[in-house]
Amino acid sequence: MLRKLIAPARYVQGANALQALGEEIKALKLGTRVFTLADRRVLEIVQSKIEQALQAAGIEGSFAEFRGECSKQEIMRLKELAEKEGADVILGAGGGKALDTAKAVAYYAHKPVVIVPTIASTDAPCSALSVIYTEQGIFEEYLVLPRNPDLVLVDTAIIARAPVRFLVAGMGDALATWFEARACAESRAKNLPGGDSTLAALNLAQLCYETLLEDGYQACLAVERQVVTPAVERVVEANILLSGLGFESSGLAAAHAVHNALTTLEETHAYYHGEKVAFGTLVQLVLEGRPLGEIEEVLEFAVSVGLPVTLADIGLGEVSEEKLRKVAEAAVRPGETIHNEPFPVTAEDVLAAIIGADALGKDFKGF
Ligand SMILES: NC(=O)c1ccc[n+]([C@@H]2O[C@H](COP(=O)([O-])OP(=O)(O)OC[C@H]3O[C@@H](n4cnc5c(N)ncnc54)[C@H](O)[C@@H]3O)[C@@H](O)[C@H]2O)c1
Ligand SMILES: [Zn+2]
Repeated sequence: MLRKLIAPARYVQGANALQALGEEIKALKLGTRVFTLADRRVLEIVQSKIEQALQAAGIEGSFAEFRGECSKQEIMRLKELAEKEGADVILGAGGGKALDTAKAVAYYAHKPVVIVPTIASTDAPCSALSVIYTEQGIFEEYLVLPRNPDLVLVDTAIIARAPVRFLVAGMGDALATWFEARACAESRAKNLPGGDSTLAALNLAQLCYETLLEDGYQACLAVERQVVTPAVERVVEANILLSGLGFESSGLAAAHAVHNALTTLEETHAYYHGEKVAFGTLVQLVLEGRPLGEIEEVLEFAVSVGLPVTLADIGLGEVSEEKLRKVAEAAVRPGETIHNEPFPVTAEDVLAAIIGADALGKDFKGF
């Protein structure tokens, strides 16, 4: 099989990086009329900063409010607005849903896309993928895009002022990356562009995990005080760049399949993507029969930053075995990434691993 690696064309990160937005767009010759989409809360944070940065580079800017769901209707509504404005660059600012919407709008409008994450809550910013939902918020499909974003620009001063729970959720999404990459490498499963992984992607995935262990706790303390330290810079890079390249160019496995299955239970909806992925990671390690020492390292990290390690931590303290069995069945649906594990996986195996992971989490927390 051919080895393949995909990545954004340019990645820029740092405190007040937004000031360099216009220059970076100019350097890449992306265009001169930028259409920004973001929800109301995010517009309040970034609109004037974007206006100033574009103006300084002689680029025109227009803005539209994103209504909160990455649905086909919302994508088409914003695409029409962008075309009416005569935009030649699409910019998305915010969390995973706004960024996925901007990528899809740019794809349908045949324009380049600039991604400005204002929280480091997922590894969505760098990928050539949009996760599409219905207007009601139910998962619909993965829209696989032909190219990664043209520019990902991450202002860590903005990210450090957002609630710390977003950064922690991003660490949950990033926690899975190395373990899923390792499973895919062992089974020679295809990565997202349909190739074998590379030394580069596998090592970035491993570095992602090591960075979380080294800097995660310190980064949380800093972001609770809304400051950017070197640990914050490294964790933001791990959550956004290392995890993004790692998952896309090495592949997903059980952790994300368990996450997807958990979303079928209403009780988990109040928890962020990365929080459910963190518990899915523990389930994957139990499913793979990993040594206790390795699992305890993950538990210790997760508990130190406040990531879920038990079913109760993701709203499922009182869940029946029947419901868990449904989750296990959903996790092994055909096409799910759990089949990238290097051994066949049944619903029975997943159910046992969920119960086993919950028991380890409870034991570790001392109840
Ligand atoms: N495309 C991919 O590769 C990929 C990868 C992982 C996850 N995802 C998708 O990402 C989505 C989840 O993203 P999410 O967890 O970021 O949630 P989200 O995008 O739904 O919500 C983010 C929330 O944070 C708020 N927010 C943003 N910036 C803020 C700031 N600076 N201060 C305060 N609040 C701020 C927004 O207003 C919004 O309410 C899911 O749809 C998931 O499918 C996609
Ligand atoms: Zn994820």
